[in-house]
Amino acid sequence: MADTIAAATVSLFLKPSTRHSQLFLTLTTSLPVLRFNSLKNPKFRPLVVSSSMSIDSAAAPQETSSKSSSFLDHREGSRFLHFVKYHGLGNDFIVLDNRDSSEPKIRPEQAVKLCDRNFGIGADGVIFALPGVNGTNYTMRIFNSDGSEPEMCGNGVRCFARFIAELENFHGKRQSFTVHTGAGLIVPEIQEDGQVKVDMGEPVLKAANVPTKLASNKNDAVVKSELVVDGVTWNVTCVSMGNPHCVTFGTKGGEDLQVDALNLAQIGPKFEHHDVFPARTNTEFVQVYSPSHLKMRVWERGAGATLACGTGACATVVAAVLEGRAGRNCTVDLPGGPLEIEWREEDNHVYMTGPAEVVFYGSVRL
Ligand SMILES: N[C@@H](CCC[C@H](N)C(=O)O)C(=O)O
Repeated sequence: MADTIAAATVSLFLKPSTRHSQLFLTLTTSLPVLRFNSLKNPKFRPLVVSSSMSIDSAAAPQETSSKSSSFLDHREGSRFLHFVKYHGLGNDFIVLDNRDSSEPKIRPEQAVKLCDRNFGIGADGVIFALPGVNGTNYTMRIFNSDGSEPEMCGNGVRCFARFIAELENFHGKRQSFTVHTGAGLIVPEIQEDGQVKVDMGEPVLKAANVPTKLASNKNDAVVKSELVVDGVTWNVTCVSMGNPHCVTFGTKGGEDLQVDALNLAQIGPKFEHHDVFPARTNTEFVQVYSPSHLKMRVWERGAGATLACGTGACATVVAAVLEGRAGRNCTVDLPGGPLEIEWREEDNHVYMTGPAEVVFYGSVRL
């Protein structure tokens, strides 16, 4: 497989809700204007009704010389990677059907290129739906947009669940299955309204397992501890939801955080790469509206500022409970929209409920 992304010839962009409408897609630069029709069964085989031009030669595979072969034939060649782009509250992913192999179809450096918002498809990460292990139905793996591999992704697992439901024809049915992840067993359940409720398992609070080098101060946990970042002392609580999170409600002795005023791009990387986080960290900056309503902005490890972070929202509620700022059931507002989070006392599991939507179906030549 060549290392470069030769052509991001995204083919057809239909949400299920617009399945029966006609769409017109204009691709800029040298790519043609294509007219597409409805897609009854949008399983990665887009239907091209008419194409006013042929695809430019640089983007087309070798076998395009035959006049009778169509754009679609080229797309179905083995060198094309079919994907579905999903988002969970604007946290967006290229999702790949990898059920035929336990090795990801693409390498981390290819994921970096596909995630590029100017030269690729554009996404916060690439998600692979692989065969299950240890009795689970499926395995989910993910590469961040920088090519690193996190253990877990909350918005991603909701997208994963909708993707599996589409692949396996679960449409309209309430459906739950088991997913093996780097964070252990995760159980998403598709609700009748299309939202996905996920049993995210137990939060990990033991400092060494988050991991953080900050000293524990409440049992084994790091709660409202001081952390100096760029000369400013912040109060932080460290939580792992399989992946590491540093949650802050503000600086020591400072006013309550006004999260909209933060320069995330400036401060975020300083938390992410701080010495006390040997595996780097995701960081959540949180404002408390009420004990059941929080507002959060996130700087993600390996992806930067994103519109939402599911594991981050879970970690935020756990931290808010540990710091005595909120109850166990909260709405967490993120830039991309709200998530409902419950840290259930009975089983110590965190439950996350939120949407996951198809953005478009496409193919790309690797
Ligand atoms: N956006 C995700 C988290 C993705 C992984 C994260 N960047 C990490 O490296 O841990 C979510 O919704 O949880």
